[in-house]
Amino acid sequence: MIIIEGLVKRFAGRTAVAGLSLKIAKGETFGLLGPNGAGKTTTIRVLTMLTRATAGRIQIAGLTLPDSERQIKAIIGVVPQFFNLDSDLTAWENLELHGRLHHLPAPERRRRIAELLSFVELAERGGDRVNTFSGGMKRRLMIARALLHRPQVLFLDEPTVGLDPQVRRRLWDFIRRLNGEGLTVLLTTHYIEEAENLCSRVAILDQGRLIAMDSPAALCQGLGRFVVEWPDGEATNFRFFPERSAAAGFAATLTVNATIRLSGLEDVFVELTGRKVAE
Ligand SMILES: Nc1ncnc2c1ncn2[C@@H]1O[C@H](COP(=O)(O)OP(=O)(O)OP(=O)(O)O)[C@@H](O)[C@H]1O
Repeated sequence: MIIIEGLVKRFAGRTAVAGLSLKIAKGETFGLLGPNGAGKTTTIRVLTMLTRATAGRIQIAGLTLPDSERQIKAIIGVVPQFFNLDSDLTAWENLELHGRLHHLPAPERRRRIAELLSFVELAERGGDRVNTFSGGMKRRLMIARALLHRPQVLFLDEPTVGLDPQVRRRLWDFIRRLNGEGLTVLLTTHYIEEAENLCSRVAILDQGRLIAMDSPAALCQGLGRFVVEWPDGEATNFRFFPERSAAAGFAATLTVNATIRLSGLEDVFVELTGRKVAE
């Protein structure tokens, strides 16, 4: 559904994306994961035509950028990182505006708005101004807006940034439901838990480069599913093991208290870069 080959994006001497290649299949929920400045937002901005690539080839649903910009715009939905709703308008009016921009005929527009407000559990708030909404409600409305014209691909840039954990989980449920209906989803996140919960595959980016790509489980498996952690002065030492019994055997040989836990994407990132995905 999405093919990226050799994508490069430079800003006045700074390389934000340094030759990224990846393929995303129809129906996948794919995550771009990495710390601040890794190039995630820039990649999404190029794919959603908010900025032009310096080099590289991009195809979405068989259409090529930049030749088929208009056709691609018609089949993608975009939820940007920052709120860009019209706060003085009601939820319904915001969706109405978007429906008109996409030339949805009035009866279908109305039907679709009602359907989507109900999908994101805002049916009762359709007539309220957006400036009375919480962060989570605004984000849900932005998702509804992105879906109005029935896109084939949904781009979500940091969909839950700044939201509290409970609201985040609720949004994850929505995203999972969409994916269950066959939508292809590309999201960026620097929340490891988000990637582990939602994504069939992730690409880990660091300084504009792809440093690993696979399913979260396979990436963790590659390291060893179990981690033994033990204190070492100021620092924490750790070692990976494929089996719990081997991890327990090793922990028993240590003279200090050790913990055994499952490995996660954070461990993959630390192993590959020597750094953490800072929050
Ligand atoms: N418009 C711009 N002009 C100049 N430099 C930019 C611009 N946009 C991004 N960059 C730079 O490109 C690099 C990648 O930024 P990008 O926003 O894509 O990272 P990110 O992984 O999405 O991080 P974040 O989670 O902080 O948005 C950074 O070094 C950033 O400073």
